[in-house]
Amino acid sequence: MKVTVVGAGAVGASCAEYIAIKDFASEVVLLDIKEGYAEGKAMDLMQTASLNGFDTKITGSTSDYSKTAGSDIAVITSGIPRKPGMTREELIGINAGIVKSVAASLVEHSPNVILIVVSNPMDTMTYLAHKVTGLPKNRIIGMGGALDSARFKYRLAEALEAPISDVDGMVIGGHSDKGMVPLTRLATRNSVPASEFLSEERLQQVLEDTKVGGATLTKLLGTSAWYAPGAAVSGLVQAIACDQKKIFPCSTLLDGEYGLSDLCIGVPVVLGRNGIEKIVEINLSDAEKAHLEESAAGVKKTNSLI
Ligand SMILES: NC(=O)C1=CN([C@@H]2O[C@H](COP(=O)(O)OP(=O)(O)OC[C@H]3O[C@@H](n4cnc5c(N)ncnc54)[C@H](O)[C@@H]3O)[C@@H](O)[C@H]2O)C=CC1
Ligand SMILES: O=C([O-])CC(=O)C(=O)O
Repeated sequence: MKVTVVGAGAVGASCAEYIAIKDFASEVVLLDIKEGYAEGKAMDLMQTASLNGFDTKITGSTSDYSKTAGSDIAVITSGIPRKPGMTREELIGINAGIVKSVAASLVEHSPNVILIVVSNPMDTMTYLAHKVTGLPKNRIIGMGGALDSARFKYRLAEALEAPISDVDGMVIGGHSDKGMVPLTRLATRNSVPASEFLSEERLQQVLEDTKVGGATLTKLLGTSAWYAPGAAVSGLVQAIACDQKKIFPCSTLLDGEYGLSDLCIGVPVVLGRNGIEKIVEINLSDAEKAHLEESAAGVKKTNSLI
């Protein structure tokens, strides 16, 4: 299993590290445009192999896509991150050009690749990857919902004063401060609805904190987060590589599902060796449907800028 990660910055390196630590891929190629940067990150990570006990071979490349040839999965993290006070959508001007050229180069060297798009604004970049590559829809996956759901579980555990392993929850919709739709109605603590333990007001606070999860970290760090984003990507890569058939909310091209079409937005999907093997349509309440539709309108507005 060969995995390429484009962008050896904060998220790309974190993602490569988690993939290696989980030890399911034979090879990870890191690629960046900054001279020597990916090679340096790869060497540093390889020097953790004996310490962390993995055999995955990590190599680096400065803009040489021939090194990525034959990749089964490629992750696109290249592009600029936001600074405090910015929205993800404001990154489109620079990141659209980067994602366009990177996606084309990846597919040129690995025609059978499954792409995972991370660069922001992620839903629009995922849509752009479709426009540029024309790959079948099961082979282009946007990562946002897996991260947002992890943050939702973190906030739920905090509110419930419960261990995180005891809570479950999912966030669908666009990966944006306003567009996320945390499904509080379906959140549980060990199969018991979270609403049995928390007031409507407290659940609403969990929802609001989840939606601004990325912005909160950006304010604290001066740039956006990387540990949880890297871990979330590695979870998707592992589900595909190991044919796990796990459900994650991912940004995918919709064609009538949830009453939406011609956009990529986060909905639950089954991930396996063929990428997105199924889009899972769950019954949403009227309020959840309205939030998803509002979120889709926001994503479409951003899509109109590419
Ligand atoms: N979808 C999600 O859930 C998340 C998305 N992000 C997004 O991921 C992106 C990367 O974030 P960070 O890693 O923190 O940024 P970073 O600045 O640390 O790393 C980005 C890397 O991309 C490289 N790069 C730029 N243009 C390139 C090109 N044409 N080819 C190859 N490499 C190129 C840069 O040299 C840099 O090393 C940002 O757009 C950020 O908003 C970040 C976290 C979560
Ligand atoms: O907040 C950002 O800009 C980066 C990101 O998408 C996240 O961490 O959720």
